[in-house]
Amino acid sequence: MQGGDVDLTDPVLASEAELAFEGALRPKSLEEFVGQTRVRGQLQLLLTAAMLQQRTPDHILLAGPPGLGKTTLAMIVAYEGGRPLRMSSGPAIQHAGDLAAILSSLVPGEVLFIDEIHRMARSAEEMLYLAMEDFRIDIMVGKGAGATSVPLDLAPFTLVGATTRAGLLPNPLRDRFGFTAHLEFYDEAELERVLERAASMLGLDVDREALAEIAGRCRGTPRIANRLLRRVRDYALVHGGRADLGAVRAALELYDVDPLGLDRLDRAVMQIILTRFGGGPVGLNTLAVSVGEEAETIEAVVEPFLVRIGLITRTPRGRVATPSAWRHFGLAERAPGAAAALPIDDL
Ligand SMILES: Nc1ncnc2c1ncn2[C@@H]1O[C@H](COP(=O)(O)OP(=O)(O)OP(=O)(O)O)[C@@H](O)[C@H]1O
Repeated sequence: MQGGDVDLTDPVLASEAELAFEGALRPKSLEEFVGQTRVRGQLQLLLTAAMLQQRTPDHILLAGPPGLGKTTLAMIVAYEGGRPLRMSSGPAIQHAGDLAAILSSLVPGEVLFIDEIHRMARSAEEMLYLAMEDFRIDIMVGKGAGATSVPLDLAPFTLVGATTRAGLLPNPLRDRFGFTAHLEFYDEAELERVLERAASMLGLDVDREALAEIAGRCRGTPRIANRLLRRVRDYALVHGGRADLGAVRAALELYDVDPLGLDRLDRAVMQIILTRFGGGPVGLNTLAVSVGEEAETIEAVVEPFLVRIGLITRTPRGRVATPSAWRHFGLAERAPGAAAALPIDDL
């Protein structure tokens, strides 16, 4: 890849500097939060109703691909209600005791954000059921025959869970959220507004066509839009020019961002489907093994975007490339049935 190993379109990976930059650009209120109109309206209602009734808002589950604003919305839930916020993540909660320590130290009305909640330990998940429903947990004291369970009352809190894989959450956990928001990829007009806001916060003078070009090449994802904007700013700075369309095109070419904004993994998946499997169908596990990635990443990060931009479709027999995919990669489409008969190992 050109531009070293930097993959600007990877919606998950972020360096320390990028995390700090993201933090600075995060909208602090629902009003500042661009797009996701439906979810914003639903959240606004839920928060206002809770405020009028002077109670903690219901638990909220935010589902969707990385970089679409789940962490930002969790912070907004806390800011809008003037509530303290505690942040944790599924992988950090590997024992029920980890969760008990967090829950027992929450102050009344606190918002507890658990990112990647689908990766929490099963024993902790079970503790969470009771905590969410009754603001209570049972703590086991002692071992063996003498073990007893001691109930512990918790301060009322609002859990905000985020997941890229809502389908992996057990039903009893999913059912305990009062509201589930499914975040969608952003359209280009919304991304232009995200970029406009970021450019003005950075004090950067960018042409409208330049913003439109970035908006069309950022995988429908605000995190990537802001990251590309930063590289364009660098390009303009180093070359002593304006952040115009020319600078955007040159910077994105340097960092190997293609006209659709596909990243390294998107392209690897497409190449496998098109060239090794003659356009598909290809099962999920075969794809994952072929590109050396976890099936979960392919399903939660890569596939939703490729489906959304019409490069693949999901069929009962596996993933199939569309005519646009053949065109985008400059390949001649194979006639139906021309592909070798391939084992469909999974779907
Ligand atoms: N609707 C939005 N309006 C403006 N900026 C946004 C919006 N959504 C996200 N962003 C920007 O994108 C960055 C990434 O958002 P955020 O961290 O909330 O995504 P996420 O869905 O939590 O990602 P992950 O699943 O990887 O944790 C934020 O720093 C923020 O600046």
